[in-house]
Amino acid sequence: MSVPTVLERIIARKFQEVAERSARVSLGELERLAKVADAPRGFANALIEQARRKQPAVIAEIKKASPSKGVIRENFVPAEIAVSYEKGGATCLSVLTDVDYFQGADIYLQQARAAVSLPVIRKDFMVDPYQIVEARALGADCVLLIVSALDDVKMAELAATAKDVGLDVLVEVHDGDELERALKTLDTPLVGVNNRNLHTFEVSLETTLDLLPRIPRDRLAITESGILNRADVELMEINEVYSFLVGEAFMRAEQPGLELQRLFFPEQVKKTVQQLD
Ligand SMILES: O=P(O)(O)OC[C@@H](O)[C@@H](O)c1c[nH]c2ccccc12
Repeated sequence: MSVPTVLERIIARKFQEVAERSARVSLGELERLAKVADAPRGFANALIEQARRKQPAVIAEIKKASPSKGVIRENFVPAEIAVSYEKGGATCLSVLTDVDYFQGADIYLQQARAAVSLPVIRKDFMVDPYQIVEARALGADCVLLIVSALDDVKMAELAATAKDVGLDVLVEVHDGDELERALKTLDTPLVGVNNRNLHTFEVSLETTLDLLPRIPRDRLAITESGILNRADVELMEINEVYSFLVGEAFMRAEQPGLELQRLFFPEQVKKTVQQLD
């Protein structure tokens, strides 16, 4: 047996977490809560509309720490970060809810979403329909399905549950085989290409550029991870990628929303500064 990767350890822990949580709150109770939760805000539509106008459609991530980087941001107030992102021009938010590896929390999602009017994705490792219903009960508008952590049957089952409770799905791939599986198994328009390999943590923007020709035009390609500066954004835009999922670059800035504006809407930063003169 080889040494388990971080992704494998996270997934093993998720199965335990589902067992613990479902002993405390039954699936039936969660289904009741999901029905009375605030209506979904249209995560997929917001991104598609923005990208159709060839404007950057940015999913701005709220993430305190990660297994590859440790603590990324000390001053961590999710509601404040969410407001900053909304002012900076984010289209959607992503909130990490994984506790053990990302120092996230369910309540961070609720606090962030309550502070703004943007749609929010629950960023976590989904292995069981319980977590999908839980996401909607928390108020999430979308869930992430990571192909490298799921077989096709499980992937289809989780997507069907998402549809039942009114959640959009962002499917995440990292190579050609995963892309092929995602396209044949799911009909979601949102296809994320993670530039970070979740087994080795290696990051390369070439991952997106390599897979791009194989993503059909009726799906929205979203480049995820490792977008750090203007050159990275321009490289994607030249290749007609207008949708982005960005965390670390914003989280390391004192004002995350201002950094979003600097990276994606530099013209507007100049205007704001001129107005202050
Ligand atoms: O902080 P970055 O490099 O901008 O990356 C954001 C996001 O893509 C990354 O957090 C992520 C992508 N897929 C994931 C799956 C699980 C946890 C985290 C992720």
